[in-house]
Amino acid sequence: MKRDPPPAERQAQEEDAGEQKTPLWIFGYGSLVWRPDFEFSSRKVGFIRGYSRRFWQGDTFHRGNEKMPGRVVTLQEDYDACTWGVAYEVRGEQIAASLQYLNMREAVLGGYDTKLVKFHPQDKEADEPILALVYIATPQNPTYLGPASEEDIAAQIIVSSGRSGHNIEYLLRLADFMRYFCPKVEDEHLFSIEEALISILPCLCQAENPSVEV
Ligand SMILES: N[C@@H](CCC(=O)N[C@@H](CS)C(=O)NCC(=O)O)C(=O)O
Repeated sequence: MKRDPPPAERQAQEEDAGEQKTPLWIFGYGSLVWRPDFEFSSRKVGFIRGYSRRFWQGDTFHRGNEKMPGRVVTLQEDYDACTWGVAYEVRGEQIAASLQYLNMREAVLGGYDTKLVKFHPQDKEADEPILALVYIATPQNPTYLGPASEEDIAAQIIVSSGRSGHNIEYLLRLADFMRYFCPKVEDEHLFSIEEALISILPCLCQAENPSVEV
């Protein structure tokens, strides 16, 4: 009778056959919550601890240009804070494809580095915390802008657009995601920028239905 191969050999065989059983999870908290643009096997809404989401990263490609950089989000270490977003599960060939795509979109074009964090699915009864990869723009990256008043951030967003679209879309889609998928979560920084933007452009009232599908 044929003997089953030992676990290591079986794992190697599965990997060779591209049937990698070990998934990779990628946590998104900005444009990735509404525009992942890579193939994934599943996704979960949830949060990471110890970070605040801040519109402190400049963007000279996707939502701005060299002369007028846009403002996109990064994560600021903040012991008591949580940042909500979406974690995407990638398996097998999806792993290399998603990392190759995100390296260009986030690292090369966006100035983001990678870090491993503990992701907490919102359905904590059903799901254990998961180790996930996250892209963070640190103050050392060349397009980092740092803190500004919510009014000044809103004014910069209003006049910025880039290859992926207007900076206003970036803000409103993120605000829509939080409003509709994390309705109980306070995000003063995000919603005060949205409020400042709407006070400058009253026509940008909240959409009737979410512009974000998760
Ligand atoms: N890393 C954050 C932020 C990602 C982000 O917004 N990055 C910009 C790069 S500067 C981007 O991908 N923009 C694409 C777009 O604006 O549609 C996330 O996980 O969502």
